[in-house]
Amino acid sequence: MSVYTTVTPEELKAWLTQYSLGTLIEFQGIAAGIENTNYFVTTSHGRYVLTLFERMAEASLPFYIHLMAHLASHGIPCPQPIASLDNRYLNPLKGKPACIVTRLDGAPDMQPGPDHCAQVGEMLADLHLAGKSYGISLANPRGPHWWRKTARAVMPKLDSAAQALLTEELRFQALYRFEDLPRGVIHADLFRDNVLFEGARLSGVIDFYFACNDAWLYDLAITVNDWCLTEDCTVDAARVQAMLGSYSARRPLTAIEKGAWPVMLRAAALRFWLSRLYDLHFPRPGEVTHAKDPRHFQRVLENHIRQEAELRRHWVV
Ligand SMILES: Nc1ncnc2c1ncn2[C@@H]1O[C@H](COP(=O)(O)OP(=O)(O)OP(=O)(O)O)[C@@H](O)[C@H]1O
Ligand SMILES: N[C@@H](CCO)C(=O)O
Repeated sequence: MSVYTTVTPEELKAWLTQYSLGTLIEFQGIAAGIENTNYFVTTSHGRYVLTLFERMAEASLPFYIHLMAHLASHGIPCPQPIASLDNRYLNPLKGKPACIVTRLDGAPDMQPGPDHCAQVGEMLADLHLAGKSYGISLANPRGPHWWRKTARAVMPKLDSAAQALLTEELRFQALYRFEDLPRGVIHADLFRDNVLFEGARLSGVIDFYFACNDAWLYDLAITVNDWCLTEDCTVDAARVQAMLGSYSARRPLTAIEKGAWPVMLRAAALRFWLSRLYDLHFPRPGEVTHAKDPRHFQRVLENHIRQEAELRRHWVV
């Protein structure tokens, strides 16, 4: 249960007087999520999500919140932050920075088919294109420097096969320069639990708290690595082709991007293998959710290395 900070009805009512959101009808803590305290809030004006930021760097919060406002204004189905009467998105609650955003309808679909993947690909390309006019930037805090630092921390915890794989993958990735690829704002965590569907129709994209500036192709690789995998952690041709096809219909990929695709899928698998290893071996005090299994992304990486030729063949678009 990820309600680290309890808010009483009186505290919330008092906080809401800073907004023109009507009167509080009900609110309820949200169990999912590990980073922040989230509440569903219903007022006489509508349905919202209240977030109290527990441990994220305060300096990066404006990047995420203004990004959601920017993308929502461009028609991306993401939460719209609500400004207070004095025109601020962040207002402290219980001593924590807090914001309130629109609540989106729908629920994640954890068994997506090619049609879901096609909608996600199109939305991701639209997100990348809309981000071009966003005026703020944030370097990726989970980039190659972080990979190396995290690898040093987790290395002693690994068996010799995993150590060899990690060492070799870091060496391999160091041969490539992400800076050569088209870049801009990326979501950076577009897993299935961060996209909502109403029936078969994509209705929302949430959780922008890993968003940053990086290679667009890297974002696509992160997304494919979650949406388009079979039970045995290999890439499913029908789903990946649906996603790549709809993405590149909106933003055609360059020859350099197509050439970099297998490297990028490996980089995306490495990033989440490392974060899951770190969360498993170095849990943060007070953390309340179970760490996700790092071996999943180890297998994804091993398969990508073995199947480079197949990964290239998915570019029929
Ligand atoms: N704007 C929204 N509309 C609808 N549901 C939302 C919205 N924001 C958050 N949620 C719900 O709250 C849950 C937790 O939100 P979120 O994933 O942003 O939290 P977090 O603490 O940042 O979690 P994470 O551990 O995934 O980084 C989501 O799984 C979703 O069910
Ligand atoms: N999507 C991440 C977790 C939090 O962002 C993972 O599955 O490891």
